[in-house]
Amino acid sequence: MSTRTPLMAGNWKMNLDHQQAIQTLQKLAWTLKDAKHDFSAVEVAVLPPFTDLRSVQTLVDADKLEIVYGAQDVSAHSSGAYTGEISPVFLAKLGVTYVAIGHSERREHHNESDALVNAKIKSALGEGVLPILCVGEDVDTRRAAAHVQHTLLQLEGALDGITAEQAKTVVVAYEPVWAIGTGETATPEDAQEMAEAIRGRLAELYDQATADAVRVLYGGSVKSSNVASIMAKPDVDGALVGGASLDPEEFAKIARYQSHAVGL
Ligand SMILES: O=C(CO)COP(=O)(O)O
Repeated sequence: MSTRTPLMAGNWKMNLDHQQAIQTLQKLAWTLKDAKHDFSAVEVAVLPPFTDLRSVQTLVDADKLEIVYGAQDVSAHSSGAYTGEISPVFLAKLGVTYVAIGHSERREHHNESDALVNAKIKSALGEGVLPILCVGEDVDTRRAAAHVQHTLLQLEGALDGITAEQAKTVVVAYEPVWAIGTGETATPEDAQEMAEAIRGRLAELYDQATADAVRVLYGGSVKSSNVASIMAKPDVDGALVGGASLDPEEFAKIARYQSHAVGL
């Protein structure tokens, strides 16, 4: 039995302004409270846009919510002449727990390299913000059956120079690009194949204890109707949810996958 606490993280991407963020988060919190959600059994996080974070912090603090929150990106630098960038120091000050790093949309639209992803991971860890490292292949790589090799290379590049103690705190999210926002979900077997390969490579890079500690999430068209079968796989420890996390009732159902899996 795994001792890893499952994590359901909602990546809002560039959706919901700070007022909408408050409404969405309140509704999510009420829905989970009504369902008596046990946050120690399944951790729930939201990753809103930067401009929402202060409002989210205020609500979480005022209502003592157990939902945690994170950012969608971070600068590789901690201060200086980097117009438009956001320092990990600022995120830590806002009570941010997680930060997504190397999302495929940033790799694609902002040309983020494995070296930059690596620098951002170090930057976040330096301020105690936990990276959700995103890796995964595009459709051509999958068709060429090079998806495992490709994804493990991204993993190794991102973790270059990271110690075992640091690596234990990193969350890895496997998000095949062809399954993001397409409605096409990888099968539970696809998710397990990659999660197992990621854990295997972590054991080679570090040791088994480190590999056993790291949570590996699946992302790509996760919904309440498919989450339970993905979560049934032994190496999958949660989901990084895009579109479905914008609907608080649907996202609460995803976080509560254990109850609807047994028909409650
Ligand atoms: O990119 C994703 C989460 O980071 C997945 O997005 P969708 O759930 O909308 O496919």
